[in-house]
Amino acid sequence: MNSIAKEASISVAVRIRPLTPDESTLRKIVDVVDDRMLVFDPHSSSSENPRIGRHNKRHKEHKFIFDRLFDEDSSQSDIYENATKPSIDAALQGYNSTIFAYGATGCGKTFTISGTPESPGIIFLALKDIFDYVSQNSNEREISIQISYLEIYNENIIDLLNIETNTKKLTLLENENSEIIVNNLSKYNVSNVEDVMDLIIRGNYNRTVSPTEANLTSSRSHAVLQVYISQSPILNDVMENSTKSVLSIIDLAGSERASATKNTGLRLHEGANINKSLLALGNCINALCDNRKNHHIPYRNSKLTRLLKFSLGGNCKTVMIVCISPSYRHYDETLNALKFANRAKEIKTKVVRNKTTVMKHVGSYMKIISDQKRKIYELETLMDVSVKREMNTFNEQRKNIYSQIDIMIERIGKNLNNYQNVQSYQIFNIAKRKLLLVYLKQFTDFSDTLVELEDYNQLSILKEYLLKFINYLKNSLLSLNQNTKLNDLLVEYSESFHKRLREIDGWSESDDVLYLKQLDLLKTKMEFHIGEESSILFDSWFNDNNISIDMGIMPKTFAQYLVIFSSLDNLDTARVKCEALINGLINNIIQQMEAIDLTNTNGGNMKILNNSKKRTHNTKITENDDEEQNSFIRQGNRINSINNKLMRVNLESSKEDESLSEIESSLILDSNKGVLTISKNMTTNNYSNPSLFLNSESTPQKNDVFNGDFDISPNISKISKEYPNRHDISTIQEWEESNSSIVIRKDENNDNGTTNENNKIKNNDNNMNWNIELPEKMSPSTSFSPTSLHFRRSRFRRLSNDQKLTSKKLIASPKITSPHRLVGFDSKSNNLQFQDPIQDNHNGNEYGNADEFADVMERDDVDIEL
Ligand SMILES: Nc1ncnc2c1ncn2[C@@H]1O[C@H](COP(=O)(O)OP(=O)(O)OP(=O)(O)O)[C@@H](O)[C@H]1O
Repeated sequence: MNSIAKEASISVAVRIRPLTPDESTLRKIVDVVDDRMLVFDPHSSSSENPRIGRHNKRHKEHKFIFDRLFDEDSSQSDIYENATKPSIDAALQGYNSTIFAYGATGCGKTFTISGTPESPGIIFLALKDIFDYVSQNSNEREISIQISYLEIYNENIIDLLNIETNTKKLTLLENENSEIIVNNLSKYNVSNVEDVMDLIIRGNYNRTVSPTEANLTSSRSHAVLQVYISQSPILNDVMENSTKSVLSIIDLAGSERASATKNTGLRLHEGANINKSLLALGNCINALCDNRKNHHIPYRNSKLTRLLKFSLGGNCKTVMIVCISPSYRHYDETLNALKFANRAKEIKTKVVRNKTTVMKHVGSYMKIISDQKRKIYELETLMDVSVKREMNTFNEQRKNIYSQIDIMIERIGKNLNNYQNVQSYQIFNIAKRKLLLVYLKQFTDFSDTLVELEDYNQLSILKEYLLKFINYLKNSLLSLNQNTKLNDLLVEYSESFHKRLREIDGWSESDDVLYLKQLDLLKTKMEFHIGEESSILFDSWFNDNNISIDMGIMPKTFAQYLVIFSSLDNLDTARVKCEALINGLINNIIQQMEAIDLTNTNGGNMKILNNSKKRTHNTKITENDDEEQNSFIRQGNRINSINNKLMRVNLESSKEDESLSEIESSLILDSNKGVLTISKNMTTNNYSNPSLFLNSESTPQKNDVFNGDFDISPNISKISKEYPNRHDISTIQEWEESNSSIVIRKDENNDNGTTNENNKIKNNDNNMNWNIELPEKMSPSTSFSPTSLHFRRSRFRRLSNDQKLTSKKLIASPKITSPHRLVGFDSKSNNLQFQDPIQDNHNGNEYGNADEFADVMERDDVDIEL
């Protein structure tokens, strides 16, 4: 024990309670001079308050000076703050402290110590401060607060918090640390004022209280509340002292004489015992005031003095609050109490802070170490938990990021797959490019062969014609510029998804890298797919007998025939034959390319199917064999019919797979009035007659304005069932436009080979045409979707104003499998013409000849993108 003892005095405060109503007529016997001095029975008071009754004694003025004096108007907090607070602070600093209230019955001891719910006393106010201190210091110190509550009644100790405990077991002991211990007394851990007050109420309920004449709820016992405060530093500074202290708050029983309370029997016995312990208290105080050394202090004369041994004469800061009544009725008790208090002032105590140092208490040191270890373990566990939590969060974040990247990449892939036509376009372009190169090579070689035949003047026109065609092939090649649309789409999607990904919690720069790598992978996969598909497509074309074998063989045989023809006597005949041969050949190529452009199947499976019987090529050349010559001409015609066969096959395949007919095409027309003509074959049995439908909630009427979708369907009943809002408009004679709508007219003027009344459509045999006419003042946002069996979700859009007003732009998807293929563009009527190629009756006549076709193809205003 580190004992730096300080000498201190018992602090004595006197509190005067207010007069009670029944005392109002009695003389006041105390006069408060200031906050320390009191005059008992002052002379001046005798005239104002005449003596009455038997208390007619001659008064004598006494002056007392105390550490603090509180008059009738003093509040509970005045007492607490000024008389007792220093003792509480001392207890929190490790000093034992005792506060006790002394005084005659009914003078305010219980009021001062316990108070009332409205006006709580020292116990409540002290404990509140203690717990405030605990919460303010809990980071640095481990502070535990326990309480016990006992009473000494008739020299017996009663555990007020455990009334069952046999009083005989509650014995007083003094331990080696000079502390008074009550054996078997229950102690309760408390963590807030409410806990304490609950226990106090419980204890007070058990208190021995009986009415006396002086006080209806007179306390017949001494009540002792003890607060055990132990504190140790939390932090590793083990050299810092731990402290233990006890704060005792004692409500003594009334100090009146036994006679004053008119008690008899039990009450008298109580009074005797009360007075015995109070007498003993007085004797102890007297002895303590005696300056003689080593004289005996009779603590052992009563339980109360034994309990208060160190509060009075030892290691304790002690405050005595003497409660007095100002009324003449308590003349003697008040005088005695004041004299008692005055003596107590003289008592000197030796106050020692109860600190425990490491050096002296190795056991405590070990405890500190184990406490610290426990704390470290707890902290480590806590850290572990938080690190684990962090790790989990991190892992979750990573998992989320990776899966989000995967999802986004997959979505980009899916989105790009939605642009089948763009992909197909690229696939198709590459294959077509290769094919064109092959043709070019073939024809250039062939043209070179002709050089050898230069002597034959009559062939010069043909050669010129051939060169013109080679030129056409070259131009076609040039127009097949690299398509970057897929790449543009990829960039567009990847940027917008990247932006979204960056908003994910935990996204870092390394994730950017990962994402971009994944994108590269996706791009490579796509490029590989496109390359592979275009190779397959090219192979299918190249290996197709109808195309490549003929193309590969023709130039050679053709040259040989030219030689034969040129050697004929009749040059005119030779020229006609040569012309027919070349014409047939070029027409074939053009038509094949046309067929490729408009009839390849969807996506990566773009194979030109051929159901035609395998043809055998007759390459045997016999001079003057008309049959042979005719066979070449027939061969030309036969090749002409390839398209039709291809078309038929495609039609069949589209019937097998409904999705094949779900194709997209976009028709973009400028604001100039134009007509889209969709030809309808009335004769073929391969599919039902297409009909025109409107998508409209209400049935369209004549002169209705329509801005919505419309379809041309092969199967009315099926479509009607599936799409109840589609209306067959074929019965509507004329569906007039307003300025901002579309005019759809049923063309009934179906005479073969004639034009309709608007001169806009060139009709063919067996065809019935629908005109879809754009109004003059179509707004830029006006759009509608004509859909045929094979052209679904087509769109008309107006071009921007700076584009040629007379131009029309057709963008057809390479996925088109329609037998309705673009067959021409009528520049006079501004018509785009679609024709069913199943009919064999046009044989390319739509174009007239390659020149005308080339003319059409090379027009700026007809742009066919495939
Ligand atoms: N300062 C005060 N202000 C107002 N009322 C008071 C004051 N002091 C005491 N009283 C009232 O006087 C009455 C008696 O007080 P209290 O019970 O505290 O006396 P006591 O000294 O504890 O008596 P006992 O020794 O018999 O227990 C109570 O009704 C109490 O409310």
